[in-house]
Amino acid sequence: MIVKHGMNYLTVLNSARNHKLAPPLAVLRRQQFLIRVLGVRGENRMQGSKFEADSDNILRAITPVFDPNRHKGQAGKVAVIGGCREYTGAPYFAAISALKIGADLSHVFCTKDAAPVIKSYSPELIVHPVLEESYSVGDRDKDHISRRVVAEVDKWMERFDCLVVGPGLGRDPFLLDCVSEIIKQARQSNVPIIIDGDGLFLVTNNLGLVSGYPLAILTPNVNEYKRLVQKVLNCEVNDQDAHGQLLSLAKQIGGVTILRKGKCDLISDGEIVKSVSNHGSPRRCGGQGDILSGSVAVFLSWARQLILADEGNLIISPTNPTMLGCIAGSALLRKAASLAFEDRKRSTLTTDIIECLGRSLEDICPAC
Ligand SMILES: NC(=O)C1=CN([C@@H]2O[C@H](COP(=O)(O)OP(=O)(O)OC[C@H]3O[C@@H](n4cnc5c(N)ncnc54)[C@H](O)[C@@H]3O)[C@@H](O)[C@H]2O)[C@@H](O)CC1
Ligand SMILES: Nc1ncnc2c1ncn2[C@@H]1O[C@H](COP(=O)(O)OP(=O)(O)OP(=O)(O)O)[C@@H](O)[C@H]1O
Ligand SMILES: [Mg+2]
Repeated sequence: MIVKHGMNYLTVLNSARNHKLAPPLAVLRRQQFLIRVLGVRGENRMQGSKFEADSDNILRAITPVFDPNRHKGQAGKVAVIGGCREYTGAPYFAAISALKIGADLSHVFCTKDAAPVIKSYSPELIVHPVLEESYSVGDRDKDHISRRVVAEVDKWMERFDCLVVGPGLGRDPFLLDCVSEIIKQARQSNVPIIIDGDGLFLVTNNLGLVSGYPLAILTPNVNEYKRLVQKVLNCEVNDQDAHGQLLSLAKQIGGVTILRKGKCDLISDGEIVKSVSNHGSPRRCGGQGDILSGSVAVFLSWARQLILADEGNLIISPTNPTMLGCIAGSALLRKAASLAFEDRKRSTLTTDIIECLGRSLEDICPAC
């Protein structure tokens, strides 16, 4: 059987069924591949829909132009809270992505074990070995160590344009208690917070940490979204009404912004829903969500700066900086993943995608 471009899923299937002679294994596998490809293309209805965000124009509008009068720090200072014994890659991916996109300074607050490892990946990152896990803290010391950890992060807090909480954080109960206090301090200082990875595990079990904070963004993957829906809406994920369910979830958590990651990224602040479905990569290697959280941090900072400076004269839509940050971060990550895949195919890794971030932004929004 010859599969021609334009044949739909059913035609291909029926034609395969009607074939009298069993095709050899290689032909079968090729047919299955084409069915999958045609199927995916057919399903990609979101692109071009009224929900699709105008991501290229948003990227152009919020990315700052270079200005010789600007000083270090004005293009963004972000901090990642994450990195423990198990995970050192995730906080590195988030923090380095922020720099590669154009932030001036990127900090990582992690455990003592993770710090030398993260530092050795890159001299560009400012790494603070301040977090503690239960195994290194005696019961009697917990109170004062917790106060010390929170104070160490808090003394930097005012300097940050955005915090990313959770990539590679782990689930140690003592460490998560300290991070809860850090989230409360960030809220008091009005610092935007992106909650990802194990930060979502923490927040899903303590919704009060983010509830009602409009500068909070949650970036759940498929598992994290399922747990959030079960906890908040007390039901299962409903893909028939994905937009409606996301909208109610964001509304129910008091107007936080949620970026639901998947084949197409869906974003809602409880008022509107937008989708980003530009072509990404079929590779699902770990770490792409970490790039996303670091990217969203930078674009959110830029959008917020622009909105504060423009005093409401912004002509892009939506106008909520958290929505703009999510749309820009998602569109850029997907474009970078697509470029990396063109080049590396099956061997595409997260580090390859990070290397494509700069080129992807340059294609849409040239530096000069
Ligand atoms: N190179 C790295 O260092 C990477 C680290 N990552 C980090 O890995 C951590 C986990 O992220 P995933 O995306 O894998 O998270 P998921 O929640 O998607 O899955 C984690 C695993 O934990 C299991 N799990 C689910 N609920 C659980 C619960 N209540 N208690 C214990 N285990 C549970 C799941 O079955 C799954 O096997 C995050 O901190 C994330 O940032 C990832 O970002 C991938 C890359
Ligand atoms: N099926 C898919 N097709 C295309 N892109 C996808 C698909 N699933 C996820 N993505 C993209 O990959 C990005 C990361 O999503 P993913 O679900 O892998 O996050 P994650 O599990 O948190 O990643 P990490 O391994 O970093 O923790 C999302 O922004 C999304 O655009
Ligand atoms: Mg993740």
